Amino acid sequence: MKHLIEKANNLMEALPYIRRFAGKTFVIKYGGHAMSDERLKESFALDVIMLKSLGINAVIVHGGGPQINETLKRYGIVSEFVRGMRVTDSETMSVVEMVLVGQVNKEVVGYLNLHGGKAVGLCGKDGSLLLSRKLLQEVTSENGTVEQIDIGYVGDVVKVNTDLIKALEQGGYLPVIAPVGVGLEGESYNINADVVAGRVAAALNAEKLILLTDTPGVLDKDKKLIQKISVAQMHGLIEDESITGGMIPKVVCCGEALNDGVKKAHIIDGRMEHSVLLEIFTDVGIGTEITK
Ligand SMILES: Nc1ncnc2c1ncn2[C@@H]1O[C@H](COP(=O)(O)OP(=O)(O)O)[C@@H](O)[C@H]1O
Ligand SMILES: CC(=O)N[C@@H](CCC(=O)OP(=O)(O)O)C(=O)O
Repeated sequence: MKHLIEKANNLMEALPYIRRFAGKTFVIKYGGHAMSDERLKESFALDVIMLKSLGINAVIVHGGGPQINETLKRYGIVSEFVRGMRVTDSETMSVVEMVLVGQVNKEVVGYLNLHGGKAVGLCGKDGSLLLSRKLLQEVTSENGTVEQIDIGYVGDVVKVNTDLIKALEQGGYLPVIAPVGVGLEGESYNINADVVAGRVAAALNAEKLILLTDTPGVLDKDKKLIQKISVAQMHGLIEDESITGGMIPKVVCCGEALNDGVKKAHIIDGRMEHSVLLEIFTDVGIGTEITK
């Protein structure tokens, strides 16, 4: 009997959040590392279906870095990163597009639909969803000056076609976006999935931006989880190199999304089953919350 009451209490904990979030938009970035096994893929799909059932407009942006690495390796193509962004020549771009659009996107859509979703896979080229331009990556040289370097077909999002996303939502569909953008000449761009998620969240005025990754959240110098961090503190941690590599685009795009009107941004552990539900519907939440 006691455990049944406990179960009911657990369900009741979600009630204020269900009330608050019905009708709101959540952009969820599903990182390549969080797709590592079947159990996690199922649990993620079920969490998203649950959100949709509760009237939350979920928009998924997926990554696929590890999956791209695997295919590049098979083709014998060497790849390097500059501050979390993959240097992308035209050969690499073809592989990126093939893996993200042809493989990962369809797999994510497949899982969601298997569990009763109405997921529709898109990349930035579909309906000109992500109009993009070449990104020049900023690096600080040894003498402290900031330089912009060309890292190939890596893009930034200039404009998000929110009409397309809204039209899908109105039909009850669930947009699943691969981070490949389109330029003015129809050229493809490889865009970091965190950047796409941040830009999409800002364009939709989302209630929440949630990034799923392969760590408990943002860690400090002693590798301890930081539960809450402001944008200003976060820049300090990049400067003192507590935050490096792939975590840089993640925290930077959270900060930009918050400045552009997104209410809350979270970086959570995608390796934990039901991490999305735990973040949204429990009082404690998980991971790191980034505040303005
Ligand atoms: N301060 C930090 N806290 C947590 N992770 C960090 C930090 N600095 C660097 N990282 C690295 O960032 C990685 C997450 O970025 P990335 O590999 O691009 O993930 P994803 O594929 O989920 O986008 C972590 O696995 C970790 O190695
Ligand atoms: C420019 C750039 O770095 N693009 C990424 C796109 C995929 C991605 O972001 O995947 P994760 O979220 O799984 O890391 C890449 O080529 O790996």
